Amino acid sequence: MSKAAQSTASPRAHPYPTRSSSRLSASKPEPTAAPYAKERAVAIQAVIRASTLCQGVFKKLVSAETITKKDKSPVTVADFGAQAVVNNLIRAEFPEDPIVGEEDSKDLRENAETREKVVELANSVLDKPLSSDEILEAIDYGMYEGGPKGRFWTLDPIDGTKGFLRGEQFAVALALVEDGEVKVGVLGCPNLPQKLSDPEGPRGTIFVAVRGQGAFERSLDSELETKISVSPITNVSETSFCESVEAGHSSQGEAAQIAQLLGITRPSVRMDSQCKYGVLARGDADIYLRLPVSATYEEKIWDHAGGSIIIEEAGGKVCDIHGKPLDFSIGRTLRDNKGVIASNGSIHDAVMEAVQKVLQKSKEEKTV
Ligand SMILES: Nc1ncnc2c1ncn2[C@@H]1O[C@H](COP(=O)(O)OS(=O)(=O)O)[C@@H](OP(=O)(O)O)[C@H]1O
Ligand SMILES: [Mg+2]
Ligand SMILES: [Mg+2]
Ligand SMILES: [Mg+2]
Repeated sequence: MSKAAQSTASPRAHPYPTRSSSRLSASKPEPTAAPYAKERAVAIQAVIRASTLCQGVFKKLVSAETITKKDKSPVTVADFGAQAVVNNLIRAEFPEDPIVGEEDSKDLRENAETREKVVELANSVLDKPLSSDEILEAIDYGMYEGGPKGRFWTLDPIDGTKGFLRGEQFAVALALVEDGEVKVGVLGCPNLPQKLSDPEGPRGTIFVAVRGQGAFERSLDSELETKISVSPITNVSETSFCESVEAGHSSQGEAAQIAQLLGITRPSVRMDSQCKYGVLARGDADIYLRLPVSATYEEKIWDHAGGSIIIEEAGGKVCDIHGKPLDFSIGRTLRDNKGVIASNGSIHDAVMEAVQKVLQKSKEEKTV
């Protein structure tokens, strides 16, 4: 962890009017409110509700409450419940906005026991209880296809489900995309230590950013926000990586070669989910590499929308392995991008140069 980086986050009250209740009461923004003030406030409250649901389930899941999806990845009652809750709250406040959500209700419709558990969980954090059919419908409200025009939300109800199942890091990730550009991002990280240097200390944090308005961090139960910034490090050999836990999601061998080329000796911070973006945005690490493992995998927009705006608003840079900006305007996936490279910005060019060298070498070795 970069010590210099830790000192950059100075507690600062956020310029938005704050609300004393955790109830969703953001339908009337102040006349002088900043752009996207209502979206920001509603998104935070929706993420808090979903994070509360997840916290209640955390470490208590039994295998009957986990389903293996067609692509072999896991989904739990908490993923479904959190998607129902966020979709319901966003739709109530922004009825015109469609949602691109990770989950759908198909598996639940075939499994009454799991479905009823999801209904119970979702209703435990909603003010007005929903019927079983209404919960299924709320989940499927996330089936929008995305695209270049107008606005939509994108939701990963639990990003890092594998981390969630291990009792480690996961994030509730919500973002607003308008005309292809991410405008608002909120990451709820219920299990993330508020200080990475103090893993036994308080946990649970929310990262939030609005385009052009900076990035902030707050706890789940206090409205006090702290402005965050990426690390100020310019000497790349002093930096550290934040990496995926799952070897199948990013090439760890190539990441090690890039680290060597850059002279990096600090150990990587390994964690699941978009918490990695938050950790980078507050200066606890300096580089996030997501190097493609498979030639065919398309990254999903909900896996990166929230995290990427938080990095950019904290002063960092995000692009793919070819240096292209992430393109959120072409549907549910980032099919025109390959992998993701994020950094504190000042070392971005050096990182990209090393990435190109290592990936080129790998390509040559594969063709021999
Ligand atoms: N092959 C492959 N390559 C890249 N990414 C993939 C792949 N398979 C799955 N996924 C997506 O990875 C999401 C979790 O990413 P993480 O950064 O948390 O990965 S890791 O768990 O830390 O290894 C995970 O998000 P969730 O399903 O929300 O957990 C998936 O969308
Ligand atoms: Mg998943
Ligand atoms: Mg995900
Ligand atoms: Mg998910």
